[in-house]
Order: sequence, then C-alpha cells, then structure tokens
Amino acid sequence: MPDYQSILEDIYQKLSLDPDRGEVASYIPELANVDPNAFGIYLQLVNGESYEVGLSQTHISIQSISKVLTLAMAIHIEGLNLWERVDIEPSGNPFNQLSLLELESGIPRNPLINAGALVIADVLVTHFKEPKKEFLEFVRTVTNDQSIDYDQKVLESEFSTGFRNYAAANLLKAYDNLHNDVEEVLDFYFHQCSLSMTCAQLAKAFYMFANKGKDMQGIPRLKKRYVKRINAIMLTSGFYDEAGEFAFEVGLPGKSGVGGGIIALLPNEFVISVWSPGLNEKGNSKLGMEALEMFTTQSNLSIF
Ligand SMILES: NC(=O)CC[C@H](N)C(=O)O
Repeated sequence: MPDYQSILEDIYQKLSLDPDRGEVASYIPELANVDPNAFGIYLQLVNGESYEVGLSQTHISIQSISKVLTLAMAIHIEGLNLWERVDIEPSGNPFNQLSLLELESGIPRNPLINAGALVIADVLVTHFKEPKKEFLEFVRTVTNDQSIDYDQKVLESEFSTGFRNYAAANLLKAYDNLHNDVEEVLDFYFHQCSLSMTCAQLAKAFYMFANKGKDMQGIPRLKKRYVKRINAIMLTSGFYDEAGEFAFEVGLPGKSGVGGGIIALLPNEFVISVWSPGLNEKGNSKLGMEALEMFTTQSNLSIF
C-alpha cells in the first residue's frame, strides 16, 4: 500500500509554495471573502482508513459538487425516465453556458452543468413536499453527521447575483422542461449550492460512489447500476470544458465547485477531496487539479 500520509504531505508542501493560485470566484460575492491561500486535502479509503493535511476540517461552500448528490436522489426517483429530460454527453462548454440549451431545444447536455442540475432540482421539487429538508437529510444521513447545514450568507449571495441561473431556468420553462415554478426550482438549486461542508465530510458523503452504493455505515443508498452511471457522468462531465484535461491529468471520476472544492474517487479504493479557493480560467480549483494530478501519479492509482 502506498504511504498515503507522506504523499499528501509532499503535495501539500510543494503546492503551498506555488505563488499562482488562480482567482477566487467573485460573481457570487460571498465566495470572494475566502482566504485564497487556504488549502486542504482529505483522503478516505474504502477500508475505513483516512489521511489528511491542511484545512481538511474547514467548512467550504460545496457549490456544484452538490449536483452529484441531487442526481443520486433524482435517479433513484426517476430511473431511466430521467434521461428523457437531460442528456449524458459532455458539453465542452462552461457550466453556465446558455446557447447549447437553446440550440438543443431545452434538453441540457448533462446533469452536471447548471441547466441540467436545474432539471434535476425540478425532479426533486416535484417529488418531495419539503425538498430542501429532504436533501439536507440525505446528506446528513449518508455522512452520519447532523451538523451539516446550508450557509445563509452564500445563499443570499446566490439569489442576488444568479442572473444566468434565472435565465437558464426560464429557458427550460419555455421549452416545457421545468414542471414547477421557476422561483421554486431556483430556491432549491441555490440552497443545494450553498451547502457548507468540510473536505472530511465531503469525502464521507461520496464514499457510497466508491463503495458500490453503500455508505460508510455499510447501508445501501444507491443501486450499483446507478453508481456505475453516475461515476461515468462525473468522468465525462464533472469539470465542464475541462473534463478532458482532468481525465488526462488525474484519471478519476470527480466533480468541482466554484467554492474551490474538488471531489474525486477510485471505485473500491478511495475518495479524495481537495480545497483551494483559487480557480483557473475554466472555474475549477487550480491547486486542487494540480494536487490530484500529483496524488494519482505518486500513488500510481487511477482508473487508467
Ligand atoms: N460551478 C459551480 O460551482 C457553479 C455553482 C454556482 N452556484 C452557480 O450556479 O453558478
């Protein structure tokens, strides 16, 4: 077995010296208040062991990482019908791009771009009486951690500046691919993005995707055939127009968020979460991508 702690410490030391950390997201004003030098990694092995360096226990805004968790809930509800409303192809475009949605008559390319996540949010809003409560409960249950909650300040920030999300939701509605009120779906979507979790909590939440659908308590949360497909979608679409680069450099299914978090996993082996708030020009954590490239190269563990 690789010496995981030494690998993490080596990555941490080398990258901590990197003067170029990218730009902290500012289009959601609350995210711009985060220290650009923050950096943490948490590694959760499927065998139960864990390793960490830096700010792995600091709360971060999980942002688009939440899209995988809502997808897991929606796929359970809708099964194969889900794919009539959202496609599974990489978009090759930024996460908030609208032109493809218009071109493709209101069917989002995949569930991990914003338009796709809004359709997934719509499924949950239809299915549950109290979708925000149910989503929070789902995340708390699979992580076995009742302390996880929404961040009110980030939430307000999302509401006040989410113009492209309002546009995407309205476009979906115009194409009849949003069954509930635009405001209700956006309210849910902004809540899911505002969820605040540590790298450690994120790794635990994603444990089920590395463990054939069973969470850390060994309880089945997701059918195996859905786990396989969600992992495939993370690989092909988890990093928007940088999905190819992530597969090439890192070689793991994963998902990023504009809060600077990245989660990635190797089925049956581990889940790893990284946080560094500075983003590259594609909106993915700059140091986070570099750290994961170093991790899979040094440990010699990737799906390839
Ligand atoms: N890539 C992201 O993390 C985007 C999420 C952000 N809340 C948005 O909708 O714009």
